[in-house]
Amino acid sequence: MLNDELRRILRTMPKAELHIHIEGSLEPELIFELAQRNGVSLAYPSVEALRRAYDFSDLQSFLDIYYAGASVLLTEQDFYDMTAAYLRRAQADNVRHAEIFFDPQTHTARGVPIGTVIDGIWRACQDSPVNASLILCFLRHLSEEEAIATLEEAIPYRDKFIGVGLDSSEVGHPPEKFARVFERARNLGLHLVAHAGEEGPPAYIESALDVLNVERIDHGVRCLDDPELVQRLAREQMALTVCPLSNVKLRVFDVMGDHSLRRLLDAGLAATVNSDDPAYFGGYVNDNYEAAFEALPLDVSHAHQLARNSFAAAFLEPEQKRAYLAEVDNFFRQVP
Ligand SMILES: Nc1ncnc2[nH]cnc12
Ligand SMILES: [Zn+2]
Repeated sequence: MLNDELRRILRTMPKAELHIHIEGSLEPELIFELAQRNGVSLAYPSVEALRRAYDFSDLQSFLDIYYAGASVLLTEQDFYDMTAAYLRRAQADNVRHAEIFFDPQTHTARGVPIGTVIDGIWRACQDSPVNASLILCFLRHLSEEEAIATLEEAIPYRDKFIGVGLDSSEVGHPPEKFARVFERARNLGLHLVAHAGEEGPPAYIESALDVLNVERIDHGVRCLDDPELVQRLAREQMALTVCPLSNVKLRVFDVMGDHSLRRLLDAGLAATVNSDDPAYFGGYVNDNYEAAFEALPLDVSHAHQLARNSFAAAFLEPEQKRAYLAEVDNFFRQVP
């Protein structure tokens, strides 16, 4: 339950964001600006009309409009501007470290070279005071062969991203479909994550762990349907990158009061709070914390735990991680 003091704590505590699709940070105003800059026509007459279309019934209804929005991105400067805008918002929310997903196949399919995508996003990260790393995601509605080709195309830019992920339409595209490309990424020394258990069943979480060897589960909220899996996730301290506003907007939960975040924490799971696609789901990471704490029985001890979890689950060097965790603990020592 959120009072003014807890709201201030949530806003100002240092935090990491580990589940943000950079294309999902593209605000309608920037979509229109880039469409005009690039001579791309849009299916909506105005910013307001586009925003009104952000009324989703499930993941697929969102993805259709999200891919349409990304169609305005053509030049390296476009990718730079989008990323710089996200990082400014993240900084305002006291995000100290961000691990940013990008979907190269959404752009290469339109003839945009993968180097244009990676260089634009990466350059904006270099120019930001927020510490930021990139995770290349494969679109799971496409084939594994296409994912492999994308990874090979990205190899010249290997030093500009730290890992690979798996996103897009989940049901019907189980992790097993991508076993070989994840094995290849592992051999390249890349970190591995995957969306699992957002709309898909707990079995997808298990196969993301056992077949893909992922180090974090993106979403994972449906794990609660399987008590044995919950015990395993707790035992292994497998991080879940939970996105509360996304889950309500995409009707994984009817209302925020039904969200499982408190139950995940009570079960000892390493849950974190993230924004997913902030331009589409009604808010950036602090809005996610505030909405969850408003609707659920969460207090300052949960805020401390979630801030710790965000850095503990990050792909940081041990020394850097210890420094961020010390910063979090120091922040909470000063809380009355
Ligand atoms: N929440 C989400 N689930 C799957 N794919 C996505 N791509 C962008 N946001 C996503
Ligand atoms: Zn996501």
